[in-house]
Amino acid sequence: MQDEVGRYVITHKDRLLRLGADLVFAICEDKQAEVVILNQGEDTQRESGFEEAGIQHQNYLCVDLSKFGGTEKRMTETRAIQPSDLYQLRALAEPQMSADGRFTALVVIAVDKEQDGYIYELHLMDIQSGHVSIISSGANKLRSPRFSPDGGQLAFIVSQEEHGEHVYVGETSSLSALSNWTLNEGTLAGAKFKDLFTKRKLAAELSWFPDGTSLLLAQVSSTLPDVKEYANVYFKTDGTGLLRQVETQFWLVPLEGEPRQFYKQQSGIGTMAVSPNGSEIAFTVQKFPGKGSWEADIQLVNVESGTVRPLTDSNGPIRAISYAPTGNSLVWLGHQSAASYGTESLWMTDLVSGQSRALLPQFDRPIGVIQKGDVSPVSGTDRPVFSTDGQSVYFVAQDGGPTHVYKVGLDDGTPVRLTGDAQRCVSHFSVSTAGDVLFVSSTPDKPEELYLLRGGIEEQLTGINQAFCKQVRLAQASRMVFQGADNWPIEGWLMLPPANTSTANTATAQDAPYPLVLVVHGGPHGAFGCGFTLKHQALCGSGFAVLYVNPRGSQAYGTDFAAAVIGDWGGKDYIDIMNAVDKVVADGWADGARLGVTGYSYGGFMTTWIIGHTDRFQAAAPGGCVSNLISFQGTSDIGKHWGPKEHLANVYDGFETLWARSPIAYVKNVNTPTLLYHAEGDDRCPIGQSEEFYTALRDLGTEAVFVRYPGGSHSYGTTGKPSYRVDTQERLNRWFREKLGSTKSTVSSKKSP
Ligand SMILES: CC(=O)N[C@@H](C)C(=O)N[C@@H](C)C(=O)O
Repeated sequence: MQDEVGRYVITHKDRLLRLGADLVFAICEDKQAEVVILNQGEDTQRESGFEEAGIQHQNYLCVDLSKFGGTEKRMTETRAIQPSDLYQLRALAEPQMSADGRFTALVVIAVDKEQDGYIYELHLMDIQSGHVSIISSGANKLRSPRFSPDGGQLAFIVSQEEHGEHVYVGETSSLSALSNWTLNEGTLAGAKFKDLFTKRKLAAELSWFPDGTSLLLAQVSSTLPDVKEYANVYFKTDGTGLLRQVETQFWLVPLEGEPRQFYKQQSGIGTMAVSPNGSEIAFTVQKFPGKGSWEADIQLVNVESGTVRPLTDSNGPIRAISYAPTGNSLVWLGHQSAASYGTESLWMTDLVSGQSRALLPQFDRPIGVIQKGDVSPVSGTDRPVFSTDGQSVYFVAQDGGPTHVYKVGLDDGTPVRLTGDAQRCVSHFSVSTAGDVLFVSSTPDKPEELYLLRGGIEEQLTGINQAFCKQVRLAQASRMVFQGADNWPIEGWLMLPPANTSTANTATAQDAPYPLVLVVHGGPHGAFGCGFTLKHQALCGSGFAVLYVNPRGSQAYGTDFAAAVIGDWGGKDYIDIMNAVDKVVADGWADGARLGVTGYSYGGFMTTWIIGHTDRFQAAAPGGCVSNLISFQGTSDIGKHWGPKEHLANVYDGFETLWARSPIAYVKNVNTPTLLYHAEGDDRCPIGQSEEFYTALRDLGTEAVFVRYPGGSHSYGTTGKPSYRVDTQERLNRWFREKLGSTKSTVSSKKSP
């Protein structure tokens, strides 16, 4: 065993016992290889479990230990990572722990290349033994696995396109004893589940009532006539399209007996939660539906009578609500700022007075998952969780690059970071009643895995992406802090192509200076962080150094830093970014004659802005760009309420200001070959933004290519068809290779990045 195997799948534990299980387990532990036992019990037909696991589940390397010595060896040679590795990577989501801390449930998402979609698996792991049952798998989207309060049952939602959405419930112990992996499309393990409740469409999540005998579900119905009439300024949302008539019905669904609808309303909801005594539920609603603003409020509805009580009078967004164990208050994520750069924080609302207070008034960092890398097609899990004694709250926050789990006492306001000090991104978390923290985390050079923090000790529970990582060379990110405009300290990261050797994941200094691709994030109030980002890795895999920076405007550095780009898009943010380029060129890592730039959304704005203001880049690739702030205002779903706040100008009052800040105003200056890409269904930065820029470039005789992806939304790059995601990155790699080349150039002196 020379670190060549990431996971052993043992078909029959009893056979292994005969062969010296302790020795094998000790070796596996020493080599950090994971052990999965398929059949815990009797020595049945060897072939059954092995074949199902080995042949059908390509994620795991299966070793038949009964042959002892017949281990398959994985090749030790590594290869460059490439865009199509999206098909190999797995995303992990919604980890949940049973109340007794014995089991974890986890959604594992893989790409289905043939169907050009995603496969969702529900994994149930016995933490002590490491036994994993894959209890559901298929092309149907699976979400919201939730253990009953006593841990005895596991419920979840499966979305089966034409058959609507199903809620299944099964007994945890019998599910965990499953040894057969049922991986046929859409199958559930045996007849172990009850198909409890079905509706065409359900809200995002389910909740258990505290006595464990019933579930809370929200049914969502919507209608969209052929001919639409709107009398509000707000009429579409990116991702869901044109505004519809929506009705929400709340259902109490008992495990035995008839479901009961106890409340309905003529609008959608955000998140919901059941009170600790089960008598009431809290949910969030948009405050001004039709205005397109983000203010939300909390309402409470009595489960018995269906009477509703408004709780808050909020000035900002509210989401991810959680009841205190006493039932006297709720915590939630959101903010109370009218600004377009409002950063979500942690709030608590008293259920009697309706008064809200910030729990972290001094911790000026975004609470929640704002950046999680680019592999997973689903959002992070960041609902705050009360400790069992009700005295503190667990949450995730991004502070600079890293995102960690923290805990704060209700009255001390000082967060304590729980998940170490690594440059990592926690993308999903949950907390057990005993205070164990279960979380999904990735780093720039390690994709998502599941971890458990128990008694202050952190343990990696899965190795789902481990075998993949051993095949490829992964680039490491070197953090740098440099001077931006006004001498502000700005944070960024440089990744260098890993050396072409079978063992090292390190870059070789003698190959510098490298052709460089600068990547600009969206927002502008987004942020780069420490999550695994295939885009960056794939560019490095193609031989480029990759530079990514959090210029002013980014979140995670405080409100003033985020606010500093207001009314100044293309101003000091541009200087911050260009200073980073100057630094890596001056330090000898990047070849100043072979520079490329790409970015998405506001990153696309910055890309088109940069090439209108300098000829230093030999190639550009703006994606989903904003190129004209004037047309953006009336055509983007957020153009009317968000645009004027960002630019301090309106089309009817500040036309010149908007024009002066629009990349299209400088298109005559552009000499850089430009590849534009855009999803046709983008309602955030409509495709007209690329069309305008492309048409002007072609008109002016500048080299330009325009790639259009059918349908989709602004987030097609993470949630869209996998083939479009891979195609985008392959085109970017080809474009930059063609324009920047990938051969070595003359060496200059180097400082450490
Ligand atoms: C607020 C917003 O959606 N702004 C867009 C212009 C943008 O840049 N979006 C970012 C978050 C993205 O990456 O999609």
